Amino acid sequence: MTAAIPSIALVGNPNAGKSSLFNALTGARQKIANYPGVTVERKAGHASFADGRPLSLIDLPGTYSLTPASLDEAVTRDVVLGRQEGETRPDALIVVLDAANLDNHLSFALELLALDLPTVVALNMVDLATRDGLTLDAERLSKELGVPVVPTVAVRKRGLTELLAAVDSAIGSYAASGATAPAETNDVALHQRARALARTAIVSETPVRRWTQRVDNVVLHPALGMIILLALMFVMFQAVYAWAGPPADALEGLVGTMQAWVVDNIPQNFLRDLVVEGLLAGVGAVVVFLPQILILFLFILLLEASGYMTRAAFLMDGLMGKVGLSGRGFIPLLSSFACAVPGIMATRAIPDEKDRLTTILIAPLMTCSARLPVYALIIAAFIPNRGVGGTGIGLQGLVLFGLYLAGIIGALVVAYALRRTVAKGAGAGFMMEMPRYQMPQLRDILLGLWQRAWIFLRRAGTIIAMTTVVLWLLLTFPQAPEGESQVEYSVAGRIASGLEVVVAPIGFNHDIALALIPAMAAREVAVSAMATANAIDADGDEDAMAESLGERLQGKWSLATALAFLAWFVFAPQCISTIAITRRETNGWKWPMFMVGYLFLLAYAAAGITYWTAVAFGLG
Ligand SMILES: Nc1nc2c(ncn2[C@@H]2O[C@H](COP(=O)(O)OP(=O)(O)OP(=O)(O)O)[C@@H](O)[C@H]2O)c(=O)[nH]1
Ligand SMILES: [Mg+2]
Repeated sequence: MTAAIPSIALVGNPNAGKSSLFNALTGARQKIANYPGVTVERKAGHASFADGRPLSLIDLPGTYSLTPASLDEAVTRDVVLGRQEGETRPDALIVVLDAANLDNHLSFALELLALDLPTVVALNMVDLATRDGLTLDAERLSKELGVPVVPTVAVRKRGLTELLAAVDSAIGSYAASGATAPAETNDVALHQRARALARTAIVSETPVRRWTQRVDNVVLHPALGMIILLALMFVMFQAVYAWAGPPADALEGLVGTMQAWVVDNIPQNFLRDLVVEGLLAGVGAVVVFLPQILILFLFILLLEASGYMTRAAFLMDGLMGKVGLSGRGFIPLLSSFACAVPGIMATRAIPDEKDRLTTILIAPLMTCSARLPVYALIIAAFIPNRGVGGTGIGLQGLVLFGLYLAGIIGALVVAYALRRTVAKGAGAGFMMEMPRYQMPQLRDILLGLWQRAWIFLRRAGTIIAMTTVVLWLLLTFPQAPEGESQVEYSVAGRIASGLEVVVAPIGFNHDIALALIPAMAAREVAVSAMATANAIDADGDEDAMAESLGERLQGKWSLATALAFLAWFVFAPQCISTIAITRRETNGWKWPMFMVGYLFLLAYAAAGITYWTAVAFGLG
């Protein structure tokens, strides 16, 4: 068989650098086709030994073991065993290992070595290992494995000549032992051997790397890592409630003092009402949520700066792949927790069009920080501030966590549906380089918090204030005759009464109907709108003025209505900026309209189901 051109297969774990080696060795001399009957790509190419004799190379898909869990893996196994239709068994294997990830990659290498084919190990990515403070002894590893081990840096074409020379001599000196099938292997034993081997191969390792590796083993574990991620999110939402109390009360007090000062010092006129009922009541009701927003971002900034966020992305990659999204969507979706607008802009990093479209369409389901004031208001008013079953876990934080989670789960379900219908296509994984763990710098965190605070306050001072003023005007005119409710009699009130007919079936009242349309300008406006309407309602009534917005809503709404309103806002049709950016990024009105439509239907259904269920449980 060696009379013909020897055929050599590149095998190894995903992301070991097989394709990079393949490209470096073959250059442009490659041919891409499919394996017969399956959609798995077959990449083959030509290269030559130092003396000019040709060889043919096959680049196989990344695999964790010879026990196939996917089509890719089945093809890899069949090729190396010589069972793949239309493919002769390779004359030799190049097993590609990521030097920085030896214990994981050696397990598969051990399985491949049991195959009894001439084999050479490419110890790839030694540059990254060196950077991370890891020194390896290729000689010692070679002795332990019984095959040549050649250090390589595929992307810099380093070690290629040595690799081919080793392959050449491995084929030449090879004497078959007669074994044809892989030795029966026990997973645990295999992994233990791989770890022992990795330890022998490591000459020195900086303590930082050893420590990082240990933390990563836990944090990136598919089950344990997911539990840690959920636990961190959980603690974050608990903190939003546990810590925000005093500063939020102080802000609320400040707004109240300002209102009282204006009322006491300026005679009643149109402008004074505008300031007290519109600006101070409306915008003030939103500004009091600043502490909660800052606590949320404090966590996000800490997780980012410490190097954890990339790990979270890595963990989510698998889950996202299952619903047909690529891991590249993680960062855009994560930024959508701040605001969907930058999130949607960040989707430009996703190369596949359909994949990108899906990510854009689900970005509004990530709970943006503008929704936090709405959630926080309703939760504070309707969810009792107590622990759950004596565990010390706050019920309010738990509900907030649940709302964020509902958005995420909704997004995954919608993505799954879209990828099978209007945005058909397969998911693709991606490679991430893990940053080092770091102690977050106080300065960076403070700067980040300051930026978030500034963005929030600027919104409050511009779009939220403007919308609130317009709404105040629409709520003030025409003047209601004595004995009639000003809010209901006004222009805005009449529009709300019309809308109420549509939303009454899902438990929404006049307050909510009034808030829904202006909230399209910015979601926080739902809060300022209700605050303004209540301030106008309370006009002159000292007791009513003294009550907080939450207390007023408590007296007027049923729990079922409050819950339905929360459910609505998980899916709520987006703000105008989101629609505009979607139009720009998708070049037309088709997708933004689709997005508004599907989110509206989801929100309506979610609110309705929540309401009817709550009523059935006697909470109406
Ligand atoms: N620094 C460094 N990066 C490398 C090296 N080899 C590969 N890479 C990078 O590692 C990533 C994965 O390389 P690929 O060649 O696609 O890995 P693969 O083994 O073909 O991966 P799958 O086909 O998914 O199994 C790419 O981003 C490469 O640029 C190396 O020696 N050094
Ligand atoms: Mg590849």
